[in-house]
Amino acid sequence: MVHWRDGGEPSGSFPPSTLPARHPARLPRRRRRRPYTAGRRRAEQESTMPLGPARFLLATSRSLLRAHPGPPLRVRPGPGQFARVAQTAERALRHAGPGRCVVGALPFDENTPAVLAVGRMYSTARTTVATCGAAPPRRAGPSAADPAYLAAVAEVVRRLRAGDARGVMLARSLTLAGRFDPTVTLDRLYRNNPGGHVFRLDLDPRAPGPDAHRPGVRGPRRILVGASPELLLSRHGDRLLLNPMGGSAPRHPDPALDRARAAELLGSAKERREHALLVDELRRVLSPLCTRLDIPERPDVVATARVWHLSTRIQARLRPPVPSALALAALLHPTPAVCGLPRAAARTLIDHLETHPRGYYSGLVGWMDRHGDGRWIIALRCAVIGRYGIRLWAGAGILPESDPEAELAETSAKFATMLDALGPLPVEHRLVPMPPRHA
Ligand SMILES: C=C(O[C@H]1C=CC=C(C(=O)O)[C@@H]1O)C(=O)O
Repeated sequence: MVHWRDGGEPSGSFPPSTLPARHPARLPRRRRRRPYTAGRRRAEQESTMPLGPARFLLATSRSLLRAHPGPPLRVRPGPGQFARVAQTAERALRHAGPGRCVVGALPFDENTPAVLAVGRMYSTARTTVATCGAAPPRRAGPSAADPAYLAAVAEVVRRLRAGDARGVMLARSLTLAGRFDPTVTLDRLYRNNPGGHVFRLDLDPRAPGPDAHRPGVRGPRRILVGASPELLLSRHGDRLLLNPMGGSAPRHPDPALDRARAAELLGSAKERREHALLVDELRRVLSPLCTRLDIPERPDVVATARVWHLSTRIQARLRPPVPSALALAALLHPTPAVCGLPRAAARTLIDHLETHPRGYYSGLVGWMDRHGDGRWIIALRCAVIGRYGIRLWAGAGILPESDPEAELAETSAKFATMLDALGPLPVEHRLVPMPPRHA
């Protein structure tokens, strides 16, 4: 079955004839000069930016969560970090007042420190969203050839055929030099991806911010922004929801060809196998923890603005004692969608063949409250905005039958989510693969 991702209701405007006689929209406009102050400029800017600046933000078409994180929670990086994060968060929340949550990001790799803090969270229901399901824009994705990525995929394929692992998610990265405004970027991400989980997290919690209206100059130094299609998990009491995605195809600007790509994806034995590896692994880990586990037999195909994905909605009832959202995330992360199978073998290949550290890309972004409820998104289609540039990541699940050129095209389509949000790139922006870290 083909689904468009849910977009909610488009915002409505009423024709003046339907308004009451004394409605402000009917009254003659009084001309009054107001001084153009910095406050007014900021208010105008914010009214055209649905999200606005915040140190932590997670938005979908239906809800917007912002938090003002307090001092960072320190957790020792290294093996076992994710389990320690869950314990530390649970302990911190035991003494926290109502409305407080732990918010932040877990990295892909346990040797990179998690960025977490207890903060007061503000939640708003949202109804204003663009319609969803239009054909993707015609702008091309990055055309930069990436011979290093092609060679790495070919090597993974060789290793998989030799039986070293069953599947590996291999990522590539791009850097762009220049100054980028995180608030504007986030706003575009939100407008372009009404079905996505749009997020922002300041990775340097002590830096001045947010934004200071001079992006990259006085604002925080490193800001993670993205629009991920993939929900790792959402826990509410003993109810659990997961939405794993694996198996993808770039969208096409021509509607007929675009639909054909979706159908082809759904019918592809290779993509279905990639998806099954992911879902079977989640079933294996979750089964002992659940009294009920509903996993549809077949995946759906869902659309983001740039990519088609195979997607499964998993619903479960957790067995008491119910683990907290972060304890569950620590068990499941990294899933085969971002690492591979078996996990340890895939990690070895990733460490060996990826030319750049992933940092928080393919990690988790989310929150947990003092009841252990929470929502953790996989940090995909994302970038880190720094003072003088931006770094983007995208990856693809590799199987023994993978074609390197097709995987490269898939990652280019995934990059386009972020590149579209950066707007037209001036010529001085260099689009370059990152320098090798093993050089
Ligand atoms: C690794 C990424 O996507 C994952 C999520 C959905 C589908 C994927 C795939 O088909 O390979 C990836 O596993 C990425 O966006 O960088």
